[in-house]
Amino acid sequence: MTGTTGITELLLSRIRDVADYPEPGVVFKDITPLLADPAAFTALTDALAEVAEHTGATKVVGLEARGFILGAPVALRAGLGFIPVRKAGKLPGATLSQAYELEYGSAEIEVHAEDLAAGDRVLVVDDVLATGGTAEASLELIRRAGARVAGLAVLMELGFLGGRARLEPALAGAPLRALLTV
Ligand SMILES: O=P(O)(O)OC[C@H]1O[C@H](OP(=O)(O)OP(=O)(O)O)[C@H](O)[C@@H]1O
Ligand SMILES: Nc1ncnc2[nH]cnc12
Repeated sequence: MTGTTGITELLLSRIRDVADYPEPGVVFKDITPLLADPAAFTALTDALAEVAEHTGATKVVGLEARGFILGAPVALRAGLGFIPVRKAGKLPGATLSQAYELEYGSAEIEVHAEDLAAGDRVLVVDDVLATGGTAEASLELIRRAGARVAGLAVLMELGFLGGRARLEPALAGAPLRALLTV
């Protein structure tokens, strides 16, 4: 079994910094080495599934695209349904939409309105929390769908961008768990 220090070091060692991507001044946190290592990916999935269990979540929302890669196995491991929040124009049914800005641009995300309902407690899973724009938009979508936010769980928080403080009102007391903070 991997201890807390062990998993922190393992995960950190599998995330690659790419300078000036996708634009000058941004240090991109590339998780592809982590995904390619089954031991690290399993440890990450287990840790996030434990968060899902602690929050009492009934559903897991993953944020396109990297949040899908992490969120789907977490949902299965926790025995919960997985709900995709997609970039605009990709879901075929009736959707709720929310525009937002992130560290390097702006976008719009959507969820199928029928996928969330009153009584659902939703854990949002993503890889990186940067400015918090993406996560904030997803929390807004969950509330507009009538569901409750159980929490937000990310692999890595970029603390210097202030996402945690920005998300306080939207989280409304629900926990924000980051496995790593830089
Ligand atoms: O906290 P923020 O400033 O909003 O940034 C964080 C978001 O940015 C990245 O997604 P991106 O939109 O680049 O999409 P991708 O997963 O498809 O690469 C990342 O996966 C988070 O979802
Ligand atoms: N610096 C960063 N690295 C990876 N994903 C991000 N999403 C927003 N900022 C990011």
